Amino acid sequence: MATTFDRKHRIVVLGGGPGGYEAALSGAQLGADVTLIERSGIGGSAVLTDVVPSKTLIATAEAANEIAGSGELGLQFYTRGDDGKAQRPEIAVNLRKMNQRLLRLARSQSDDMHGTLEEAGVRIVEGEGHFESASTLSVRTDAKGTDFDSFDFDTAVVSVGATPRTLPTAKPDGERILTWTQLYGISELPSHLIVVGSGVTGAEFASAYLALGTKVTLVSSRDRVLPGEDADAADVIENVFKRNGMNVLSKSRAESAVRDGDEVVVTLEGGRQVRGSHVLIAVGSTPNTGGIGLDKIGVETTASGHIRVNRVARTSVPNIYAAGDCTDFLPLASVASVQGRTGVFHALGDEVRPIIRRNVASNIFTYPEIATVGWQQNAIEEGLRGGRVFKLPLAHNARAKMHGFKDGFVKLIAGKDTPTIVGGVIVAPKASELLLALSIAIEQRLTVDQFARAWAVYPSLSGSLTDAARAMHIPQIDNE
Ligand SMILES: Cc1cc2nc3c(=O)[nH]c(=O)nc-3n(C[C@H](O)[C@H](O)[C@H](O)COP(=O)(O)OP(=O)(O)OC[C@H]3O[C@@H](n4cnc5c(N)ncnc54)[C@H](O)[C@@H]3O)c2cc1C
Ligand SMILES: NC(=O)c1ccc[n+]([C@@H]2O[C@H](COP(=O)([O-])OP(=O)(O)OC[C@H]3O[C@@H](n4cnc5c(N)ncnc54)[C@H](O)[C@@H]3O)[C@@H](O)[C@H]2O)c1
Repeated sequence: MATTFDRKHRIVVLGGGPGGYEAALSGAQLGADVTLIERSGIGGSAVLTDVVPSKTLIATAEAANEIAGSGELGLQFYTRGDDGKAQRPEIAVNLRKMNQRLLRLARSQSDDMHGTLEEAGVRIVEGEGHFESASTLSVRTDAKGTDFDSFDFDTAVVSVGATPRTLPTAKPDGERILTWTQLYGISELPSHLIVVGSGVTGAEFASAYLALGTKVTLVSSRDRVLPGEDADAADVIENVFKRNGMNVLSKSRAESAVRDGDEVVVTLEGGRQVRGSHVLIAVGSTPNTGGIGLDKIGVETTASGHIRVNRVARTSVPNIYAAGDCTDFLPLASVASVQGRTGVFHALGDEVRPIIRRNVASNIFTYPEIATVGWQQNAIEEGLRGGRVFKLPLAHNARAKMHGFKDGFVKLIAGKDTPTIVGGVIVAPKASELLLALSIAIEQRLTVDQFARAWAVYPSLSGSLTDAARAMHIPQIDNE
C-alpha cells in the first residue's frame, strides 16, 4: 500500500492498451479502487492490430528469410519426381493460415491480459468513455448510445491510443486499399504490394512482404527510407531492400490510390502512376483524443491533438495523467506502459523516476533489424552534445560470417573527452535481443572500458559490442 489513508483512492483508466493496462495494474498493486474502460478489447491496438500481429507476421517472414539464405550454408531442399530425379520444391506462403495464426495469437494475448486485470481486482467496463468533469467520466455502454454509466474518480489516466491516418484521396476499402489493421484480413498473398509511407510501419511491412515473396514497391515521400533513423542504418536497410528486388521510389509523395478492377493505381505527385494488386497506406496515425471531453476539463493538447504530458505522465490538469500514443511523448508500446505505471505511482506517492526520453530503447523489425538507444550520431553532428562515434561492420564478426550475415554494424557513441557510453545503434538480425546490454551501460553510465571488461562469448554477435568498446578506449599514457 502506497498510502495509509482509510479511504480508497479511486482511479479511472480510459483505454486498455499497454498504457491503460499497466496503469490499471499499478493502481491495483498500490491498493487503489481501479476501473478500466475499454471500447474494443484489452491490449488495445498494440495487441489486436499493431505490435502483436505485425511481429507475428514478421516471425513468418524471418523463417522465409532463413530458408532463402540456407542454400549458402549448404542446405538443399528437393523432392524426387516419378522418374527419381531431384526436383526443386516450391516454398509457398499460406497467407490465410498465417493471418489466422496471428489473429488467434493476438486474441489469446488479449484474453490473458483481461484475466490478469480481473485477478488483480480491476473492474473492467466495456464501453466508450468521455469526461463530464475533472472528477467524473461517463461511459456509453451500448451501441445505440442510450445507456450510460458514470464513474467518479480522484485520478484518471487517459490512454486512448491512436488510429491509422488515411488520405482523403486513398480511401481504404478493406480489400485492396488497406490500412495495416485491414492487412490481416486478406487471404491471398498480394502479387504486387505498394506501400505508401516509409516510416517504421511502412518499412516493416514492406520488408516482411518482400521476404514472403511479394513484389513490393515502397513509396517514400522523403529522400530515403526511415527518415528519422540513423543514416547509416537506413542506408543498410535501403540497400538490402533494393538488392532483394524492392522498388524504392524516394522523393515520391502519393497523391491518390484508386481501384481499377483487380488492380490499384497509385498516383504520385507529378502525375507518375504505379499499378499493383494492393496498396498499404502507412502514413502515420492520429490520436483518439477528439470527442472525449478533454477541452471541457482543460487538458492541454498540441496542434496535432496529442495530450501534453510531463516526464511523470501528468497532464496540465493535476489529477489527470495520460500515457501512450495519445500523448506528445513517444509512440511505443514500451513507453506507454512505463508512462502508465509512472503516472499512477506519482499520483499515489510511490517511488517515481521521471522518464528520460533519450534513454528509451527502440527497434525496427525489418531484415536486418535496427535497434537504437541513447544519443544518436545526428544529434552529435548537430552539436547538441560532444561525442565520439565508432562503427564496426558486422562483416568482421566471426559468428555473423558463420550465419551468412553480411549486412549491419554496431555503432557506439561515447562522450567527447570522457569514456562514458551515451548511445548506440545495432543493425543485425535480432538486434532487438542484443540491445539490452547497451541500455544497461547507458542507464548505469558505464565507460567503454567497463563495458569491454564484461565477458562476451566467442563467437557471438554481442562480441562486436565489446570489440567496439575496446576500440574506443582513450589511451592513458604516462608522460612523466
Ligand atoms: C504496425 C505497428 C507496429 C508497431 N510495433 C511496435 C513494436 O514492435 N514495439 C513497440 O514498442 N511499439 C510498436 N508500435 C507502437 C504501439 O503499437 C503503440 O505505441 C501502442 O499501441 C500504444 O499503446 P496505447 O496504450 O497508447 O494505445 P493503444 O494500444 O492504441 O490502446 C488504446 C485503447 O484505447 C481504447 N479507446 C480509445 N478511445 C476510447 C474511449 N473513448 N473509450 C474507451 N476506450 C477507448 C481503444 O479501443 C484501444 O484499445 C507499433 C505500431 C504500429 C502501427
Ligand atoms: N517496431 C516498432 O517499435 C514500431 C513499428 C511501427 C510503428 N512504431 C511507432 O509508430 C510511430 C509512427 O510510425 P509510422 O511509420 O506509422 O508513421 P510515421 O509518421 O513515422 O511515418 C509515416 C511516413 O509516411 C510519409 N508520408 C506521409 N504522407 C505520405 C504520402 N502521401 N506519400 C508518401 N509518403 C507519405 C511521411 O513522410 C512519413 O515518413 C513510430 O515512430 C514508432 O514510434 C513502432
